[in-house]
Amino acid sequence: MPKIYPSILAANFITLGTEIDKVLKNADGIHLDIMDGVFVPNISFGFPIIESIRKYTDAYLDAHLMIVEPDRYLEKFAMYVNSITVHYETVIHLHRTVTWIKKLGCDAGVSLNPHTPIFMLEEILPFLDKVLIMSVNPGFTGQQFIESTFEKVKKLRQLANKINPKLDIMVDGGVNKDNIGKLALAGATTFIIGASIFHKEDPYVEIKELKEAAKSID
Ligand SMILES: O=C(CO)[C@H](O)[C@H](O)COP(=O)(O)O
Repeated sequence: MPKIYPSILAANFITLGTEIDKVLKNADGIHLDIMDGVFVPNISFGFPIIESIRKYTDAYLDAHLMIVEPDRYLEKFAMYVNSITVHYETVIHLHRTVTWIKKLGCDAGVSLNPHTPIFMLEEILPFLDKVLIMSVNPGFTGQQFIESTFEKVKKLRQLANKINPKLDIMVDGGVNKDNIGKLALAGATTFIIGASIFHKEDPYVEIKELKEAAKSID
């Protein structure tokens, strides 16, 4: 069953509670894009918003840290979220970081920028709950999906089948009804979607249709 985590980066922050209500009827969790203006050329939001969301809902909160030195903030994130994903490109001692995230009681993920090859994950893969494949250069909502992602997801699924078959393969950036089926067929299991949910008239219906599209290519 494909999972969808709407990315609130594309939501209206003035009415964030209502936006979350609209998507949670059909979504499997909420994706939080944390950007520091250093690792990515954009700044998003931080702990005051995350804490408010945690108080508002007990939904699965999936944090994607697009920040340098993520280790400095792991304990604080773990107070509010269910899952922490760090970028491969930002962490020197990845095994230590991943082990720490698990010890803090969260699911642990690693994200790859579009230019980072799958084989870099070979040694860390058995320790991960999820891998987040960026299908755009991280930093902004509403960008064009990078087509080579299909092949990358396939490669990861082949590797995961051998060493971590339960791995959740997530794809993030430019995912829509035209590409979600092919991504699912390639082996993706969770889809992070911002613009194609929050920029539409009825996010509830959109998620339902996206899930149907993900299941339509078998
Ligand atoms: O990580 C992200 C950006 O770095 C966002 O989750 C992503 O951009 C959402 O993409 P879209 O709005 O195109 O669905």
